[in-house]
Amino acid sequence: MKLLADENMPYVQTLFGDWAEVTTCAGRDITPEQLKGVEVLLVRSITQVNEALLTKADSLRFVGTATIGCDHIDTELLAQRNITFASAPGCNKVAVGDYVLAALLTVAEHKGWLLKEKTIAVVGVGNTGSQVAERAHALGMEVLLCDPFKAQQSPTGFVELAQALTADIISFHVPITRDGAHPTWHLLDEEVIHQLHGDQVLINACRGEVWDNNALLLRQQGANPLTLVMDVWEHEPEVLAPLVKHTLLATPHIAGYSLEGKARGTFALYQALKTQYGQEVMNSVEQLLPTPPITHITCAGEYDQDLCTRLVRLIYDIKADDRAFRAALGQHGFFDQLRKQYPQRRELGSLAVESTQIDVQNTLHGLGFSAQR
Ligand SMILES: NC(=O)C1=CN([C@@H]2O[C@H](COP(=O)(O)OP(=O)(O)OC[C@H]3O[C@@H](n4cnc5c(N)ncnc54)[C@H](O)[C@@H]3O)[C@@H](O)[C@H]2O)C=CC1
Ligand SMILES: O=C(O)C(=O)[C@H](O)COP(=O)(O)O
Repeated sequence: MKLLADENMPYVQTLFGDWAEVTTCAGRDITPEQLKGVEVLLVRSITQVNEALLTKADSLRFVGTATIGCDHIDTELLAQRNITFASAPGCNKVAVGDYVLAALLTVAEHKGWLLKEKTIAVVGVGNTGSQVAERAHALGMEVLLCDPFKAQQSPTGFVELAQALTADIISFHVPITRDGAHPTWHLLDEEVIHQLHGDQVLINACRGEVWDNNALLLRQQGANPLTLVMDVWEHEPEVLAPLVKHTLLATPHIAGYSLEGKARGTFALYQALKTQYGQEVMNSVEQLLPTPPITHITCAGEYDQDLCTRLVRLIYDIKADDRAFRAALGQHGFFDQLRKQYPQRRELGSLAVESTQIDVQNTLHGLGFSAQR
């Protein structure tokens, strides 16, 4: 069986190599010719799987994306052609939670904020947004949840977008949609951007097109710029370069790039595909992962935001990602290059943190660290 996979998908050889003829290539460069005779196509978010790509894909039986977002896949077309489709919901939600936590702590350091005195609005309360909300609660923040679809099912506990937009920090975790009752394309449009006040912080770790980047640049060039954390950009891999110097943190769509998150993505497709072919599956992704560089730490003393910042940076230094982005900005192909060469990043849960004080221990677990190893 011929299997073609994105080269940035870890563990493909390990999981599929014994029963498929595996070829890998750059996800943005896959051509219709390459799909001739291919039965299984495994992609990440940068491959547009559409009519144009599938013109010569006569043998294709299975398409999988090792990502949460599916906006790059024409799922109707796959259904029409009887091609099984699988994605990896939630695979990198913990990594996105880690990313936003690291961003919050860096924003707080920059602004001299105590996060427990601040309000955060989470827009989109699914897999990734819930991770962010949990961590924000653990930090002692007031958390506003905005999700009109979830609010329909359970009307209490959610706020309207207008109220969410009053929070000190607003973090976006929605899929990109252009239709329906609550489309997210340019959810943050020129009008909304101009209503915000200069002390507010915006975080985008979902899809670039949720924010109107040109309108945002205009706002940032004015008198009261916002504090911006941008992992995703309109028209990736292009970036509106002048906007970068108006961001506090800028990264190349790597919020979900923990080793665990990527491995879970490939593993979800392995399970779906093996099940389709009636084969036995390994049931845990853990056995694929190497031992993390630091596995255990004991904390003395009280909990404070500074302790939290130091512990998070031990595992994930978001400022290093930001520095690499700014250093490479403008070089040809820099965005994809940074993603391809992304260093191995572990999740906070790979570190067991112990404290003799139960409240410290509980807070750190709420932030995503493990208890015992
Ligand atoms: N930067 C990165 O590396 C990553 C980005 N993503 C992106 O983040 C998106 C969200 O991921 P998940 O949380 O796992 O998806 P999910 O499907 O679990 O949750 C999305 C939530 O957004 C809500 N929603 C939809 N439209 C909304 C609107 N107009 N206003 C408020 N809420 C709305 C939905 O009801 C749902 O609860 C993905 O679709 C993907 O595009 C996901 C993983 C990593
Ligand atoms: O899971 C998603 O959705 C994402 O946005 C991915 O984490 C992005 O990774 P790539 O698919 O672009 O490598």
